[in-house]
Amino acid sequence: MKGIQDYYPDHFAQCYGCGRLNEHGHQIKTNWNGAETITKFVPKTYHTAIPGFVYGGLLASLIDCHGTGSAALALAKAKNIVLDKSNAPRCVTASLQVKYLKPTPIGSEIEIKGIISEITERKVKVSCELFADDMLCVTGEVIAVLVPDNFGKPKNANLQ
Ligand SMILES: CCCCCCCCCCCC(=O)SCCNC(=O)CCNC(=O)[C@H](O)C(C)(C)COP(=O)(O)OP(=O)(O)OC[C@H]1O[C@@H](n2cnc3c(N)ncnc32)[C@H](O)[C@@H]1OP(=O)(O)O
Repeated sequence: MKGIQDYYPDHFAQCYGCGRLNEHGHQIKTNWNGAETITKFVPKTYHTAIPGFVYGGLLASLIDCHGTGSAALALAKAKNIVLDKSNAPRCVTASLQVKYLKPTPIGSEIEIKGIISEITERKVKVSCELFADDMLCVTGEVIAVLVPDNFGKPKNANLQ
């Protein structure tokens, strides 16, 4: 299934967490699910923290990219952008806060919900809840900021 990440232009599609062009990355897909957003991911055994449980850094990474993806979806909706080809708003993480409530069991599908708690012209706050085996294991808050198309490109890129 496609997600907002499939509408990022190629030079924003290399992200380790969500870039569709990063063959080594997680390639998560973020979509609307009613008024909330959703993504799903199945950790591999090499994502282990201690046997039977998922490494927390991976969970933070999934929340990070689900947060920025949710922010892009919310900004597209607010600005009446019909997603088509490479026209998704591009957001980067300004802040990421994660709380590990319970160890996250490995071996089943993880589901992350996103709730848009604040949205302005450039900034979106997303509250995330991560479930495994229907158990709330991790919560997170992402502050994502809209960036221009040339974000991260060298200033003299056009001269080369
Ligand atoms: C890498 C390419 C990937 C591109 C690929 C995209 C795919 C997804 C990316 C995945 C997620 C990542 O890993 S992204 C990589 C990790 N993140 C980064 O490297 C970002 C580094 N930081 C920056 O470049 C900058 O600090 C920005 C763009 C985030 C913000 O700078 P700015 O553009 O000058 O904006 P600024 O005016 O300061 O802030 C805008 C609004 O956000 C608020 N704000 C800013 N920082 C914070 C903060 N830490 N905590 C709370 N709030 C904050 C401000 O108060 C303001 O709110 P108000 O006054 O308007 O209310």
